[in-house]
Amino acid sequence: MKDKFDRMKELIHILSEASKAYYQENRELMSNFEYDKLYDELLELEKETDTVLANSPSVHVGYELLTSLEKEPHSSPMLSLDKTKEVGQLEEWLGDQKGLLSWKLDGLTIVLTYQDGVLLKAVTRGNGEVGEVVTNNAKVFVNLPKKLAYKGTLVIRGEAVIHYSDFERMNEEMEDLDSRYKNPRNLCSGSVRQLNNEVTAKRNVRFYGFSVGDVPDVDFHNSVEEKFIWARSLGFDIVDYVAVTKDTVAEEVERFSQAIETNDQPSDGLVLIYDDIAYGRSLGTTAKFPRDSIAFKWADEIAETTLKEIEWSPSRTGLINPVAIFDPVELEGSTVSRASLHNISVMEELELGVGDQISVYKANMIIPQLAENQTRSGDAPIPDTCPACGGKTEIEEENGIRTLVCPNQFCSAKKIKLFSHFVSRDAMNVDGLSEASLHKMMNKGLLNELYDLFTLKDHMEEIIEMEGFGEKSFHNLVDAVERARKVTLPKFLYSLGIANVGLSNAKLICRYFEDDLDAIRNADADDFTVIDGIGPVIGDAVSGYFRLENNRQTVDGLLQYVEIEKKQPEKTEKILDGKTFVITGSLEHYENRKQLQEQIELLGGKATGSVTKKTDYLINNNKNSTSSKNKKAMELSIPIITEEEFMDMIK
Ligand SMILES: NC(=O)c1ccc[n+]([C@@H]2O[C@H](COP(=O)([O-])OP(=O)(O)OC[C@H]3O[C@@H](n4cnc5c(N)ncnc54)[C@H](O)[C@@H]3O)[C@@H](O)[C@H]2O)c1
Ligand SMILES: [Zn+2]
Repeated sequence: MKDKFDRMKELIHILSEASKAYYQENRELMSNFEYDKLYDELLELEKETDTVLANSPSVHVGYELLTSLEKEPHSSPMLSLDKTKEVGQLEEWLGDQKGLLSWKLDGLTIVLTYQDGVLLKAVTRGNGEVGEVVTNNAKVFVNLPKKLAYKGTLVIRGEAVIHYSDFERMNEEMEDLDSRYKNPRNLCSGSVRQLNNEVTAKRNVRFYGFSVGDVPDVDFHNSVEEKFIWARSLGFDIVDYVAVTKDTVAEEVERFSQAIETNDQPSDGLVLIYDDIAYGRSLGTTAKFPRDSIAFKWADEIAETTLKEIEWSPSRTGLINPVAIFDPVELEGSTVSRASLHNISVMEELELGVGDQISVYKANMIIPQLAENQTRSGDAPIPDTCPACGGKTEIEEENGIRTLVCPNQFCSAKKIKLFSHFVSRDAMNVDGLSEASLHKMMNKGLLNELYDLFTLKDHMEEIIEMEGFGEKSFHNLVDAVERARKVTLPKFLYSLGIANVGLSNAKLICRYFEDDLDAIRNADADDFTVIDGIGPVIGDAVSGYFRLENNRQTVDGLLQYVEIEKKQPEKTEKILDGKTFVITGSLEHYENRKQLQEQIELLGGKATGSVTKKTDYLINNNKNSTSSKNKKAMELSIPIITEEEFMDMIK
């Protein structure tokens, strides 16, 4: 018994340290997989000993409240959810009840209270009993109704999330690399749980309701679904759900699993709730869980394998990240042989060594990750020279996280990455130049300066000799380069690869300077900071870039070949008049759905949220996805088009 208690205490300590880092500091000391495993071990011990020790996470939810935000107790506790990984259990749990199956969104849980049709307050889940007041921040969530037709008191619980597409864009533009967020949940939490709502406003936070409180003057006929429909009619976005019975739940779970890849909303499983409100309530709650709903977690398919090596992967920014390379294994239907280890700290935490027996899984069925290291030999060396340029590496430490960097300004990895950034789609957009081809061309001395790209056409002999290149691909490449010579100024500025200057920032800068490149080149750092959305770090980066003679020469060299397109007067011909579009899945050319929607509206069309008979086109880059929208479109014979097809349509 004593040993068991010791272990329980130890587990409680480890788990609460992990929770503190996870919820308070947006850091992960361990993978969710490891966390859940230790948690299950604790539950098992609590069962065996019939004892629950103080501070056990099995009876507490959430996090301690350490922020300086105002606190407020919840009128009824905000609970966690019981979990299963087996569809069979969902069927059993449903019995003869009707259920609603939805995404389990992975963001920050919030309770909103509306009164007299306006938002009165917004409070986070916090530790379940007491939450943080974030009303001002919630007011700038992008999709919350500003005024409700319903004037009574309405309490609605839901999840605040940041979509993947927004997350990726914002992370890319994050001023310094260390402040980048690991996932949309971290970014969302950081964006909402802080004092300045100007920050929140820039982060495109969305709210999806999943629980609508009772209101005295509306009869919902005892149905959760009716509440959802009513809340939607008031202007709220409700989490995507589908009605199920025990006979259909398995196929719907399968359908959700197929849709994960194209779902822009971050999720970490599904939630099933009884539609029958009175029945659900009659079941009551445990200390930690309500009994009217249950979470479904994707059973992580785990595979055992052997670590073959740790590859150190340099980047344009100088960071050199460790990647685990292992004997190939099958996971969730594809072969996996590598997983990012993110930084030195993660690698050290796992005590990795070549030849170790490791287990790997796909986090939320998407991203390969190391779950465990059984051997823990811990002898994987950290290279003291850069794998690309051979220069000496340095270890940097910030917030307890150690990263490896190559400080060499002329590192060849930086050069390859610089070229590959230069030719990438949002920059000069030259098709057909992989990093491998760039590497070969660099080795042949064909590419030294960015503008050498435009002289490749004079090197036909050398290029068609290269492995993987023939005459045809050479001509394709020359055509692609030729096409790329016409470019807008923001894309050109972005293509230079100036630290922290993403495409959106480049656009802001160009708009402010009215597309005058000379003015941008000669501006001081301070001249940039007056631009809304541009901070001193970017100001320094841009002015610093143009101060260097080397860079000035590069730009002059480029301008011999590149023709900066003057902005076309906006095309306002209403060529999409009367056409209705639905947009789904992640976007590649438009920064987010809103931008694509604006384009559609500018041309006289309309973008709506769901596919109906009135829809003319569904825009989805993944035509073969089995998402509900795709299925619906197919049923109604509505054409599904990609972004590129859409762009052709409006050319
Ligand atoms: N890696 C780490 O160090 C670490 C540390 C702590 C916790 N964790 C992770 O967090 C998990 C526990 O987290 P938790 O208790 O915050 O949440 P949970 O996983 O138990 O989820 C329950 C919550 O999901 C939310 N939710 C989202 N969509 C919903 C929907 N459609 N319907 C109803 N509710 C919905 C609700 O707020 C609910 O409270 C652990 O299993 C672990 O994976 C990891
Ligand atoms: Zn280097």
